[in-house]
Amino acid sequence: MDVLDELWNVIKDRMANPKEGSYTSKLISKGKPYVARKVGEEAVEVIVAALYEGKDSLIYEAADLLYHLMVLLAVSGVEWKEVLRELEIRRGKK
Ligand SMILES: N=c1c2ncn([C@@H]3O[C@H](COP(=O)(O)OP(=O)(O)OP(=O)(O)O)[C@@H](O)[C@H]3O)c2ncn1[C@@H]1O[C@H](COP(=O)(O)O)[C@@H](O)[C@H]1O
Repeated sequence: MDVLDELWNVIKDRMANPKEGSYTSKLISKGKPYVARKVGEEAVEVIVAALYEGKDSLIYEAADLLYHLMVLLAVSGVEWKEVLRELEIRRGKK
């Protein structure tokens, strides 16, 4: 299992079993609009890092964006494997 699959499982577990002190549980409890806004903020931070900061900053911000995007997918009822399937379909088109 790769790190994204493991992260997905943790996010789904935090949804099913909210945990005290968990950032993911706190994020989920704030609702989809809040999570969506966080994705937007993290995307902007990725853009700023790519254009004005170094590679290390871009890696850090990209990880933040991926994490928040996965939480948004989870609270929207989308399964990670459905996103992977869409990518597989696109690969098959080329
Ligand atoms: N990958 C992540 C991850 N990436 C980023 N973050 C958190 O995302 C937040 C982003 O920082 P910001 O400054 O934007 O947000 P903030 O000011 O802390 O919080 P807000 O009030 O703005 O929401 C930080 O608090 C990070 O700790 C993450 N928190 C958790 N994970 C993964 O989720 C797992 C479970 O974590 P918990 O849910 O905390 O147990 C961890 O083991 C990690 O694998």
